[in-house]
Amino acid sequence: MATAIPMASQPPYDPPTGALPPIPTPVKTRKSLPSPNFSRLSSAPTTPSRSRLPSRTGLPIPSPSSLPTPSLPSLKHTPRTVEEKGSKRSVSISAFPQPPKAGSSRIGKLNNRPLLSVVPTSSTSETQPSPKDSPLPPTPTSVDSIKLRKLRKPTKQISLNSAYSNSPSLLSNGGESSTVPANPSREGLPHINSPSPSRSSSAQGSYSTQATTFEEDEVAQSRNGSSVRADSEKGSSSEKESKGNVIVSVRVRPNAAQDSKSDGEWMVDGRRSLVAFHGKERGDYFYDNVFAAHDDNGRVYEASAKRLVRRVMEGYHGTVFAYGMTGTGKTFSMQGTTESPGVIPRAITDIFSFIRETPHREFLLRASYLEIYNEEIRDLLAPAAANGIPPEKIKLRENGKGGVYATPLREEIVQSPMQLLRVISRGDKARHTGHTQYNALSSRSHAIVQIVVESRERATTIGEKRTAIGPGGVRVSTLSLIDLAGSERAADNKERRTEGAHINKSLLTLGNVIAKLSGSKDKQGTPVDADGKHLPYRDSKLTRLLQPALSGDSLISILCTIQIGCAGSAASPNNHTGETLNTLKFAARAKNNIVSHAKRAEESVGVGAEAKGLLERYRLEIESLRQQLTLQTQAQLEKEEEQIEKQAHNRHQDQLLELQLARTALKERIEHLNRLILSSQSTGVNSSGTFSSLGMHSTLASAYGSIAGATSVRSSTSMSTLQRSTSAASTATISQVHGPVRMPSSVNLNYQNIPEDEEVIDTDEASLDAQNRALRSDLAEKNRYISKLEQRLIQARRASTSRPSAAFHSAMVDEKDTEIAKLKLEIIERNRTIAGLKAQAKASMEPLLKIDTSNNTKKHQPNLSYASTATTESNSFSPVEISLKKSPFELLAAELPLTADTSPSNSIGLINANSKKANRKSVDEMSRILDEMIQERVEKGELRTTKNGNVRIVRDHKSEGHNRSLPSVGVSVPTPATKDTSEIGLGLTL
Ligand SMILES: Nc1ncnc2c1ncn2[C@@H]1O[C@H](COP(=O)(O)OP(=O)(O)OP(=O)(O)O)[C@@H](O)[C@H]1O
Repeated sequence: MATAIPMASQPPYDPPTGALPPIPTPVKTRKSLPSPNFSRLSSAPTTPSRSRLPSRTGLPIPSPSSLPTPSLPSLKHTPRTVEEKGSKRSVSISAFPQPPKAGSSRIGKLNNRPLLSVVPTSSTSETQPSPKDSPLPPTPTSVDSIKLRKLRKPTKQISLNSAYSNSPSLLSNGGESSTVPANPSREGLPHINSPSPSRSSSAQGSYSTQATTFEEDEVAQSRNGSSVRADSEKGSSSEKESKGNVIVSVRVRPNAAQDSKSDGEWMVDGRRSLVAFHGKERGDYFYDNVFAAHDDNGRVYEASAKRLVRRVMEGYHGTVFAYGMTGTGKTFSMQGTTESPGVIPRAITDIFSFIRETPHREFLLRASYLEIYNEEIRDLLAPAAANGIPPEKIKLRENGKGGVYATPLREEIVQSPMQLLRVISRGDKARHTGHTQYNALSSRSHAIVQIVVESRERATTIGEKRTAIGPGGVRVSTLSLIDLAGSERAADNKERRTEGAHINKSLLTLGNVIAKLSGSKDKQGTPVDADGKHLPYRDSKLTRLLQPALSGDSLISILCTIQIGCAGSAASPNNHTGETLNTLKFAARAKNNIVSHAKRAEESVGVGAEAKGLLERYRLEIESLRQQLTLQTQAQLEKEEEQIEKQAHNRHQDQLLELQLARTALKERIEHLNRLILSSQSTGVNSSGTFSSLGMHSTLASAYGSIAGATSVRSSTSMSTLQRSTSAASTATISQVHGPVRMPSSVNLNYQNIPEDEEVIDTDEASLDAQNRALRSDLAEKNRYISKLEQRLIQARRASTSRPSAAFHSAMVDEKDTEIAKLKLEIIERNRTIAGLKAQAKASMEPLLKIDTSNNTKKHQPNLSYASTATTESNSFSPVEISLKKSPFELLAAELPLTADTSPSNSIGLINANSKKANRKSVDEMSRILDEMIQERVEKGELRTTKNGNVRIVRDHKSEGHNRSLPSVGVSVPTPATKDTSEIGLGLTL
């Protein structure tokens, strides 16, 4: 993503060949200073005499002979090794400073105090401690006093400062706060009329001064008096303001060693923001801020950059750059150290503090970091740069509005101070540095950190819903924090020489541009110099990038670093006084010439691709994503509803299926019952006199009834009727039978007493067999039906387990259970019936089987009482007691009291899985007992088996007469193979 840096187009770069820009010429003696005159003040630079101009390179590269000799006194402040310096440069994130608090800034450490005469920097209510608190001596030394006394003469200083005093500016309080009055009783300076604190700097704790010397202004006044006066007379508030928008500060690096001779030539007065040189080219230099050696980074930031950073957050463009000779502390001031963070980390802190303190706006920050190394732009955040891979070449392009931007340039969106510091720290590592004669870790490139601040009025929150768009548009401002490479002399090393040449050339161009700045513009609006010529912005990439700031679109703070009186350093006075003076002159030109008309950036409301800020584009993206989300949510809801409907449909289907099953089951039951009824109805006497189906209990009862001449039993038409009839047959009817029975001679019983509408019971010997068969068949059918029902029920339960039809399901289950219970009850009843019938059959057959022709029949007339095997085994029906109180024939005739006990315990509680088995077993048991009995009789010769399997009674001649009327009983014993088919043939023949 490219960062747009608005710049006006400029003519192509040409190496400067013409005359060097004018610089202020210090007046050698103060005696020549005219009396103060406000109207004659001028901010324009004076035309220097050529003899005083620096070399053509602007920042003079001295001849090798002027280079410091190897025998330079060793620094007390020993230059650090590369590693040491590296650690200095990397600002520890953990040591990141908290937002500066009011009054936190203090004058620097005592041990860093310069050894030359220094007047402590004047204090402000915020930053300057009271003399009492100050670690510095409140008064200058006697030497200082002497020197200062010399300076008291030119009261013009006040005039100069007054020219811009009280000028509202963006970097002052701009009328927002009251000016801090000069302290008239400042110690050590009783006779000096203190410069009025400029509004531009008063709030920052320093006295703003006109960045030129009195001498220069004298000359300027003499040269351009009318124009200066005009400005003053106009009282041009815009001019004053524009001046106030540019802050120029000078910072003096602490000395490594004292050089009394050279130190004596310099005087630094922080309170008056004055640097005075009393050497050959003597002059007094006033700036907005002068930081003495003891001023720490906190103080520097507070005074020179803090307000600008705040303005950037409010929507102004801002540029802070450090300029100075190599090794004088540019990087130290911009980056600082862990213990003393510089401008960049402090600005970052303030940026995020501002965001925190501005809840009504929302912000988006993006950062880029580039360097200009040997006139090539390198992206320090590009991954390739960090890996040592040659990065993609970055070019400067102009946008339609005269802006210039570097492309392609990586920008990173940052959300926290830590993140931003990490980004910058990453760029620092990729930056070109190198060991030079004067700096162990010298910056070999100009480094520009650019922080783009987008802000917009925060959307209001209505209830819980946040409106999508805030009332205003997006405001975009840029903060450029620039650490320039230091001007230096030609180095021994070729690489360093090349680098130095590029550095010097670009710095010269910068100086040229600043020197030529006139504030004038041609017809096209392009800035031109006083002669109407285009400014040489294109002569270097640095000036091109700085063009918007230098053209006045931006607030500017220039921090010029110098080192004076330090033996053994790059700024050793013997060798670098000229360099230091040049830096001071550069600073003075910058203050005088740069005109800033910085305005708060417009809030732009772009749409779509036209959206200016990333914030707006993000907002649009958020909008579109929100819409997508809404659509997706809707789609999801619809899908869920569909699924719910589908589930409901499925449930409905299942319920229908269950209902269908239930209906089927009910139908089957009805059919079954109908079948039973039909079976019962269809049961009748066949031509051979055998039963074909159910109803034997009733028929049997009828038969008994017929035999006994008692009431007959009406055939049942339903199961209940059947049951009732069974009961009647077993208890009432049969028990009412009295008297000996004369057995008919034929197979068929006597039907004469049976009413026409009643079934006729065939009492031949096959009747019991038929009844048994029919019952077993019926039982088997019923069991099948039950298992079928159970199976379906299980299936239905499984199918409906996952569906929320619990109520229906449980109702179904209950219904089914009730049905099963009913059926089982029926089975029980049926079993009882069977048992009763079997017992009856047994009882009726027993006398026949026990006929002892040789003995008295009384011998075989025990009271027979037994419980059905089935009863004991399955407990599914009651024991049936059969008492044989009379002879079998009599019993058969009617005297057999047959009772079928139906215990109430034989109810649902008796339902169990063994019922079917038990039923079958009981029949089998009965058959087995019968078989055994028959077999016993056969063995005894009392019975004989016929060819067709029937058993006949062997008539004994002795008892023939006695038992003449006894019928022969033929029992067809079921073979194992035919057992399951219930083919128990029971024939009774007389
Ligand atoms: N105000 C200061 N207080 C203490 N030490 C300082 C100060 N200014 C600079 N130094 C030290 O001086 C040395 C050189 O400083 P620095 O690297 O910042 O200079 P520079 O102007 O950036 O040089 P170059 O242009 O070569 O990069 C460093 O070791 C730094 O710690």
